[in-house]
Amino acid sequence: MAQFEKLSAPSQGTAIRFVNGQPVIPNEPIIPFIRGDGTGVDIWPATQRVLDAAVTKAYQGVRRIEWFKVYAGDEACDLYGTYQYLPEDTLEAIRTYGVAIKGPLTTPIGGGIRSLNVALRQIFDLYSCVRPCRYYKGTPSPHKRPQDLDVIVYRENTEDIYMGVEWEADDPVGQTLREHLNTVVIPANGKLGKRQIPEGSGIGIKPVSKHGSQRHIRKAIQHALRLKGDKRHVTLVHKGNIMKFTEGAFRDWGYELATSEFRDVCITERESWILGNLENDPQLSIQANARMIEPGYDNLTPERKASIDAEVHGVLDAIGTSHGNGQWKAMVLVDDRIADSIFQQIQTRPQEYSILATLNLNGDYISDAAAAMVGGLGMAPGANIGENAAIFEATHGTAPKHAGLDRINPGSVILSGVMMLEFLGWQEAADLITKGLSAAIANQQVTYDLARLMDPPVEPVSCSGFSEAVISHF
Ligand SMILES: NC(=O)C1=CN([C@@H]2O[C@H](COP(=O)(O)OP(=O)(O)OC[C@H]3O[C@@H](n4cnc5c(N)ncnc54)[C@H](OP(=O)(O)O)[C@@H]3O)[C@@H](O)[C@H]2O)C=CC1
Ligand SMILES: O=C(O)CCC(=O)C(=O)O
Ligand SMILES: [Mg+2]
Repeated sequence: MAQFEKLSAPSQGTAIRFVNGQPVIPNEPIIPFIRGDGTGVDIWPATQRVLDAAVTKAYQGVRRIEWFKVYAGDEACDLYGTYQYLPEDTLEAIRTYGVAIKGPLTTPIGGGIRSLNVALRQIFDLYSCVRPCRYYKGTPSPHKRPQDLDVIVYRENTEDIYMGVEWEADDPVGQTLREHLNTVVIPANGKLGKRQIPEGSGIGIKPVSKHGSQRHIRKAIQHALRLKGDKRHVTLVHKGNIMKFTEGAFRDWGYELATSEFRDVCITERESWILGNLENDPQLSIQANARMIEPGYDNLTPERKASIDAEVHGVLDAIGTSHGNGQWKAMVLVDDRIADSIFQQIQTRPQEYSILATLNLNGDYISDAAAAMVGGLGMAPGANIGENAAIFEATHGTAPKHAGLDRINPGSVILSGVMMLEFLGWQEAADLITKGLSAAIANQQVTYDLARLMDPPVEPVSCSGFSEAVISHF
């Protein structure tokens, strides 16, 4: 039986294989691409032109991408029939070729199909969504010092409320579930008092697993280990004060991982305070150190004081020799911040942050917010990475009002292509594009979104014009 129902794979090129989570890259990899809905019609051709030009210039024909057009969203329904938004051919192509790139896909609000973007992440278990937000000189920004922001949002990509386990308010199964919760589960808890889920409530489930959290945070720490200086820093972002057993557990599992599997190369924020205090004053007593790391120490109960003292003692015992005397300063710092607070912290103290490891929903919000600080959604690339596949895509959506007008900024998908080239190890081609894109922006050859923010505003270039400008600066 033929492998594909309606597609023909390129006759040349080879599949990328994954061995122990690492891609093995041939010189002519076959890479499936999804054009995308809405502005995908503008962005994708502009991106493909830039990627091909960079690879040709960098490798003079020795390396080449064999593109394989596959279908999802509206385009798929046109070819495969009504409601065939994500055909098996597309899944089979990504399964076979391992690395893919895509434009945005539409998701209706409320009813209708569930997100195809999220479905792809779940089907291929692409558990980490990596979204770097950095500043390109000359980009207009609402922020006074956008150059201070250089963060990578590491968003857990398969769990949380994005699993889609939810029921409409009038769904009979949802109503039965609500009744069961109200009459059996909530009363059995003991701590929930007379709380009841109101009639007419929709219900959504937020699963967050230890395995899912730790495999994702592991990737974030491994990434931090590849960075230098202050950027060796992972912040666990959570709303654990409110959602204790999901968001709070994410934080706890993150610290557990950092202080077990990565013990030799990680230091937590509290540990760094304890060791730093002692380095500043080698005569410091355990209790004086405890007082310095715990605000309000003197007002604590004796039991609580004893537990903070024990924490200081434990840290000095366990890692005083291996991490003390300033050795911890070269290690990956792991701290945590409550999600609402991190939204203001990345604006007020952006230089203090590097990798933000988040759950799915928080990462979705933070990646758009951080992108806004460095020029907006036109400058926001991303990658969805798992053990056996990777799909590269921008942070933004289909921006339907701009579709087909050749005006939207293709920067985010172009930069997602840069991430893909880096993933392939094709750094020379990636660097050419970064150089070309930086020069185009510095030269004020920008699309409408950036042009209107410049002071004074400049005449915008088109979407295709921007890609030509990028190539002209290689
Ligand atoms: N991964 C994916 O495929 C994603 C898909 N979506 C889907 O996309 C659809 C539209 O979502 P919506 O909420 O409008 O969000 P979008 O991200 O599509 O667009 C919102 C606004 O952001 C700006 N913007 C987006 N992309 C760019 C770009 N490339 N260059 C410059 N500006 C840009 C535009 O602002 P302005 O008009 O002010 O210039 C645009 O109107 C929905 O169906 C949603 O579910 C959403 C996010 C991700
Ligand atoms: O899939 C969608 O429609 C939205 C997804 C999204 O906002 C994101 O991945 O950032
Ligand atoms: Mg989003």
